[in-house]
Amino acid sequence: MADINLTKYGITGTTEIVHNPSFDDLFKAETDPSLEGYEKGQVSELGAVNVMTGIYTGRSPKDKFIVMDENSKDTVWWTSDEYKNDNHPASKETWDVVKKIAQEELSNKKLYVVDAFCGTNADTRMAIRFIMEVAWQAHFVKNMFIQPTEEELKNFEPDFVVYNASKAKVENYKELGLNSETAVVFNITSREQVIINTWYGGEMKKGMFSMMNYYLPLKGVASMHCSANTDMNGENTAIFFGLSGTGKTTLSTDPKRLLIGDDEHGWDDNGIFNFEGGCYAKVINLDKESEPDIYKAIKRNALLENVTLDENGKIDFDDKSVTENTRVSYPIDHIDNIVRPVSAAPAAKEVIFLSADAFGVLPPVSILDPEQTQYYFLSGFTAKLAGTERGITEPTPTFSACFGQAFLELHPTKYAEELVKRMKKSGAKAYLVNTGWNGTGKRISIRDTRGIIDAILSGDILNAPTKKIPYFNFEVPTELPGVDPKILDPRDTYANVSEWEEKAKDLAGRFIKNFAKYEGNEAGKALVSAGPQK
Ligand SMILES: Nc1ncnc2c1ncn2[C@@H]1O[C@H](COP(=O)(O)OP(=O)(O)O)[C@@H](O)[C@H]1O
Ligand SMILES: C=C(OP(=O)(O)O)C(=O)O
Ligand SMILES: [Mn+2]
Repeated sequence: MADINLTKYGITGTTEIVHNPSFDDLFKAETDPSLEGYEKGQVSELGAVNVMTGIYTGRSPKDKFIVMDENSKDTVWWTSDEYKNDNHPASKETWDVVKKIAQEELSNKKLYVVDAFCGTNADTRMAIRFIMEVAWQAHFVKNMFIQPTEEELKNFEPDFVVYNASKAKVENYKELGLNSETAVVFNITSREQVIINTWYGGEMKKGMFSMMNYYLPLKGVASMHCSANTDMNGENTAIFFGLSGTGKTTLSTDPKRLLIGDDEHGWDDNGIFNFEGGCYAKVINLDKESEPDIYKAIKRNALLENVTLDENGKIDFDDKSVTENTRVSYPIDHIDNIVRPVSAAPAAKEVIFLSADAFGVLPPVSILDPEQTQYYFLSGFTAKLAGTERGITEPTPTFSACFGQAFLELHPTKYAEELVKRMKKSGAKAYLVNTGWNGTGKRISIRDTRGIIDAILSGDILNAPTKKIPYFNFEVPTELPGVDPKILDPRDTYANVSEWEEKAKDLAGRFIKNFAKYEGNEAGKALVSAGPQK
């Protein structure tokens, strides 16, 4: 491998560079008995190493900043009083300071450098160089991003650089206009990200997703927070949008289908393509029977995060004492049924919006018309589940535009436009699937949800008898093969229909209130009638 010189990144005195290490090198490095603190990994009974990430066991959206400069000023969807989001502006001066903190942290050390791609296709992918001092962080990005071939590594020219200085802190954050000692800062112009004082692996993967969400729609390519799979012939592609914990990974990992990817995809003229080379599954309460493929993927080279192990490496997947956001990352080829050689397939025919409704109002599946599709995509109603974001400790209802507001760098309507354009062209149909709660007070079972997904993908749902649900005007099937018919109308899951009515009216009101922010133009106003009516 060509030698690299890190002085051009302002990193000096480097004692050793471990450049693009193998999985075996990483295994040795992260289990080195001399390691201390959060650098230290422990081998589990399944062969995968587990690491702990310290205080930050989820993303920290309040600490996310983007440099506001000539280039980003008028393109980025900045947070505002009218519409708060996670794109907080940082000045160029602040950028210089945080970058210097990272450079100093990373100087005079042994470092890991991993070169990888984000995006399957040569015309839209980003070549990223990750620089870090912690071995397991190198392992994480090797799992999650697309590994270049030997040939591609020889000529690798990064177009984005990530400085992970998780051990550093921003002491003078107040005077810099930052939120805390922790900072995740992007510079869209110089194409760099700096990470300070958080060890959560997800900041690196979701950070690069945010950047794809900036660059791709500007090139006319849809950039989507969704999982994707296709049938065994690679013809009938489906995408599953959803905020964290709503089931993208669980439901796209389907032994009857080929997995394209579990979280981040683009949609261009050739179809659906993955941004990533691996998956990042939640493992809280992981059950071998309902999620067999994910369970099987947890083996050597997979990396567990914040999972409880005893001294012999025995895993307790039910333990939430560290966080509910326990995770495993693994290279996509840990799943048997995947699209090969690259994670791509033709345009989607089914578009599924996964919403984990904590109120228990939404039907487990609704067939959406084109206007409802746009309305519910922009609304992005779901619950934030415990753990993925700092400060969220129980399911919290939220409207997360495009089912991924935390990662949108442009205005939500831009993503809706791109999606609608692509769906029209492929003739795709959309469905809203509630993977959350109903009147029983329990979460809808994975078994029932899988039955619903099967009926969508086989087309059976379009032949099922249907009825309309009041307030929302949702068309829902009254029977589907393999699904408990008593759950299909959410009203039947309540002891008393009036309980549902009351909650439904309340939720309809929340939708109406939330949508007001899109009513500033004709296109937005025209969608209001597709939404709930009180
Ligand atoms: N009906 C359901 N559908 C999907 N997942 C469910 C359901 N009920 C419970 N779960 C659990 O919810 C979590 C979904 O997480 P995951 O698939 O990783 O979501 P995402 O990929 O969207 O972040 C898993 O822990 C899964 O076991
Ligand atoms: C990794 C994350 O989400 P997801 O569960 O959607 O993969 C995240 O939001 O940090
Ligand atoms: Mn996921």
